Amino acid sequence: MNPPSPTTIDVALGARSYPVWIGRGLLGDSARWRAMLRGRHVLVASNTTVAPLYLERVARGLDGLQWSSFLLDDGEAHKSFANVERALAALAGLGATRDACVIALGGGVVGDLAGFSAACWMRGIDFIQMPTTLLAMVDSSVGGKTGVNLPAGKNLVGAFHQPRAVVADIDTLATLPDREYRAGLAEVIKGAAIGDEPFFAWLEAHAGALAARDETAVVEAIARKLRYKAGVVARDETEQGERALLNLGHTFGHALETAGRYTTLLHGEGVAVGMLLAARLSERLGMAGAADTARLQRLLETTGLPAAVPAGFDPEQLLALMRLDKKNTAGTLRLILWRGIGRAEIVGGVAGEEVLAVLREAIASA
Ligand SMILES: NC(=O)c1ccc[n+]([C@@H]2O[C@H](COP(=O)([O-])OP(=O)(O)OC[C@H]3O[C@@H](n4cnc5c(N)ncnc54)[C@H](O)[C@@H]3O)[C@@H](O)[C@H]2O)c1
Ligand SMILES: O=C(O)C(=O)C[C@@H](O)[C@H](O)[C@H](O)COP(=O)(O)O
Ligand SMILES: [Zn+2]
Repeated sequence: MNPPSPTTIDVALGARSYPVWIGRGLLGDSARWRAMLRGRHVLVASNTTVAPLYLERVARGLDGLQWSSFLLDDGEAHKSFANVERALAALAGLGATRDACVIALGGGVVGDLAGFSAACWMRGIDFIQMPTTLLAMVDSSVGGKTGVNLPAGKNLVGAFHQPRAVVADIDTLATLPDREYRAGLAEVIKGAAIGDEPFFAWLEAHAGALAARDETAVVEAIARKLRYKAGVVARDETEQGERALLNLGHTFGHALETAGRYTTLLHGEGVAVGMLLAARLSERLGMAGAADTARLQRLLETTGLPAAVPAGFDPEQLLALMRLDKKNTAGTLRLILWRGIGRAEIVGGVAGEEVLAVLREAIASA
């Protein structure tokens, strides 16, 4: 029997356009994704948690090819330069030629590192994203931002390198822990908060169904978020303008992740708290009203996401980390703020004192 047709979204980038397939049984539907392979060499990058669960399903589709696997230890701390070098050594060990393909099977950590390794090997080979977390399905697998962290900060090294296809098999979500699932919802809420108020209202109405992982609601949430993101990426692939909006909550969030040494907050949790801090800063600067902040806070809390800065953070250290964010220009802070739900804006020249005031208030009430 043929597997059911997946929901398909196209990322329109001319000759580099690619499909995102969302549905059940897609890892096993190798006829679909194998058509994307150009050569005979495949490196499947994954991690020590995901590989025992799902590598076999992918491996069945690689019959007759020369392939090997490369496994990261689990966790954000392993999204490192040292591991890119190990991935490149694995490609060398495979004898990978320019028509080789890297398959990223896992969450955003695997996807970002595997994509960056593909961008580096022989100055760029194909890669296919097979996201297995909700966060990777709704965000990191699409758009071509690849890279790794440095001790100095998140994602400071990387490349824009688009995948050939994205295979989002929602069956894999069955084993995803609840905390990770909720972290993925933060990036869904982010998309709505930036530029789609009707979607935000839909999320408010379907928060219960999403918490219960109702399949119809989950697929609709993934597809709506991705249609929005794919549109932004198609208009501004390399973040010369509009794409920076997708960073709502990230200047604060990345600083919180880094300061917490990647053990306090998951990426999606940092984004949740960061969006709320951005909303409060918007209020402080007279851009938005308190009612929108309250609505965002309610949705985050209903979804089970953190809406407060955990204890123990230092505002000055967070501001110092925020000063190394890639959106900044010539010594000035550039943040994504909003005028209300669905109306995010890029704001340059934000005074450090204003940011500190918001951070101090949030940390004092922690
Ligand atoms: N490139 C982008 O545009 C982009 C966008 C958003 C986030 N990111 C990056 O993505 C990363 C976060 O991604 P993430 O939230 O997927 O984290 P992750 O990759 O660390 O995965 C989360 C956890 O879930 C486990 N896991 C993955 N799939 C599973 C499954 N099906 N069943 C059971 N366990 C599973 C992983 O082993 C890990 O422990 C961050 O590094 C962030 O910076 C990148
Ligand atoms: O796709 C984008 O553009 C994003 O900003 C998506 C973010 O959710 C994601 O976390 C991304 O990795 C952040 O990138 P960075 O440019 O802030 O490093
Ligand atoms: Zn993000």
